[in-house]
Amino acid sequence: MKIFTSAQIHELDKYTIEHEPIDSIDLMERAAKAIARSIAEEWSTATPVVVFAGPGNNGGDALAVARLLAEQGYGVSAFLFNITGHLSADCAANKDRLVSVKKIQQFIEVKQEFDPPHLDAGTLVVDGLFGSGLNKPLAGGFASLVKYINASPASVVSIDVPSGLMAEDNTYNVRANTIHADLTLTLQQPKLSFLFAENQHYIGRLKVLDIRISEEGMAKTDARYHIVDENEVRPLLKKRSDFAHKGSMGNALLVAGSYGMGGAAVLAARACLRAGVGKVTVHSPKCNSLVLQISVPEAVVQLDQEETVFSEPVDAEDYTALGIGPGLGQSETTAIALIAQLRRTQCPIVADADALNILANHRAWLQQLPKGIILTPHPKEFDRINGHCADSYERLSRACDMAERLGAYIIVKGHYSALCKPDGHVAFNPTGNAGMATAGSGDVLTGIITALLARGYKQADACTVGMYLHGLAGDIAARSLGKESLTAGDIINYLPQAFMRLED
Ligand SMILES: NC(=O)C1=CN([C@@H]2O[C@H](COP(=O)(O)OP(=O)(O)OC[C@H]3O[C@@H](n4cnc5c(N)ncnc54)[C@H](OP(=O)(O)O)[C@@H]3O)[C@@H](O)[C@H]2O)[C@@H](O)CC1
Ligand SMILES: Nc1ncnc2c1ncn2[C@@H]1O[C@H](COP(=O)(O)OP(=O)(O)O)[C@@H](O)[C@H]1O
Ligand SMILES: [K+]
Repeated sequence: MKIFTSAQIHELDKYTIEHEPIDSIDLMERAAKAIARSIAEEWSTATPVVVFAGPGNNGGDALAVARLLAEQGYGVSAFLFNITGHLSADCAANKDRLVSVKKIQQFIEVKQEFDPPHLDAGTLVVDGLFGSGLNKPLAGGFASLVKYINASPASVVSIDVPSGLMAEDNTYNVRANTIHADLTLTLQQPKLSFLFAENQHYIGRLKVLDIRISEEGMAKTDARYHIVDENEVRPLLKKRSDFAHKGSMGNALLVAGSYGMGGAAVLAARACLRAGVGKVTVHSPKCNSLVLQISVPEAVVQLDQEETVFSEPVDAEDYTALGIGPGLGQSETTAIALIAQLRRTQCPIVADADALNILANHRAWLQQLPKGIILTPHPKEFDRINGHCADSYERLSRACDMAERLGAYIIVKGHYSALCKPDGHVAFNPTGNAGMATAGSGDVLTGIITALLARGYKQADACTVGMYLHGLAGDIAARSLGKESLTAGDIINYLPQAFMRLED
């Protein structure tokens, strides 16, 4: 699913109005009907409803919803904030329509002074102050109103966007002046800012309402951001030929583990095998010899000359992919071996965990990374490499810049892991769950992506399929085991079911 920016949404509105064709007031009515329907599904007509409408089209939606709910028998009070004396045309039209409805309990157009209504726990607030047209942080009376609503025990439904939250960039926003919704009814598509962890408590539950924006318009519009779906992943999966043999299914090299972190190498190697690779070799310090041979008997174990750390680059000529970093440690010996390994390796590479921490400590080395390298930082690892980011939007922008500059594929991991490609596009992964917030989950992802690279998937496809499978395995695991007890090893154990679901 493409994620359009507010500016693009505005253009798509116009496209729909022109090409469907439909009057803009009727498109607004369509949105309002979908919103009123969703509200009626959850709140009975006995619920007192207080609607707050702003001066733009978000306010127009809200006034139309107020009318529709009043017509259905709800007790509705509506407040329209017209401070500047200017309403959008469709907001003004909906004001006129609302006023003509006899069933509305109270309608107040606020021009200056505002005496806020009492909001108790049984009240439903409909927040239609601002949506995708918000262009600066809320201040003054609007900020006070938002704080008043947030401090009340009322339930809050936000139309399109919780008022005060920008649809994309909130880096310089005043977060205290943002509505905390219990439910956000967003139109057509989630907004970019909804995918960021720090905005979850403003959005509450999210429902996306289809308002039938022109399919043709959306198909024609290039979106920088999109959310991956199963239909995109299925065709990317490589078929296994009947004549396959282990030599034709990829030869992966994992450089992983150090003293006390042999488990990371084990997890990456097991995940790599479960992701369908022909052969796996794990290069690890001598101390991990037994643990690897016992835990992953299918893998070839190649021991470093050192007892406790990775110290010598491996001749990677025969391998079809390299995964490097899980549990590697950050000793200076390892750092030097790592950069040597990255420089001399010709096959596709995924670098994770301590490989990234080492790069963060030697930022000049970033320029020497081979083009096409895949980096899989979690947010903290990314900030170590890049410098502190104020929020997820800034981090995403910086990751996109870095991907472009280095010609790298950067996966910033999280609930919606974001794959930033060198061409500036970003793919968000929708699978996965909070049960995966457990040590070793990232090592599993590294193993999976290494396997896919080794099998010949292009970098972008290996990342997309890898992220999707990893999260899907976690989701299937959580269904059987619950989220609390899920471990990284469980994600590996459920990879077969994830594959089978995609191959169905
Ligand atoms: N395809 C769709 O998705 C459809 C979307 N629809 C709906 O349209 C909504 C977008 O409507 P919109 O463009 O009119 O913007 P909206 O959010 O109402 O705000 C604009 C107004 O706010 C003002 N303003 C801005 N910031 C401010 C501030 N900090 N403090 C004070 N004022 C501020 C700004 O004034 P300005 O600064 O420009 O003078 C302007 O007056 C969208 O969210 C959805 O609900 C549906 O109706 C149909 C299909
Ligand atoms: N709440 C969540 N929802 C979805 N995926 C998650 C969640 N928490 C963690 N994950 C996934 O688990 C992995 C964790 O990776 P990472 O932070 O590197 O863990 P570790 O370093 O312990 O291996 C990432 O792929 C991430 O996307
Ligand atoms: K809103």
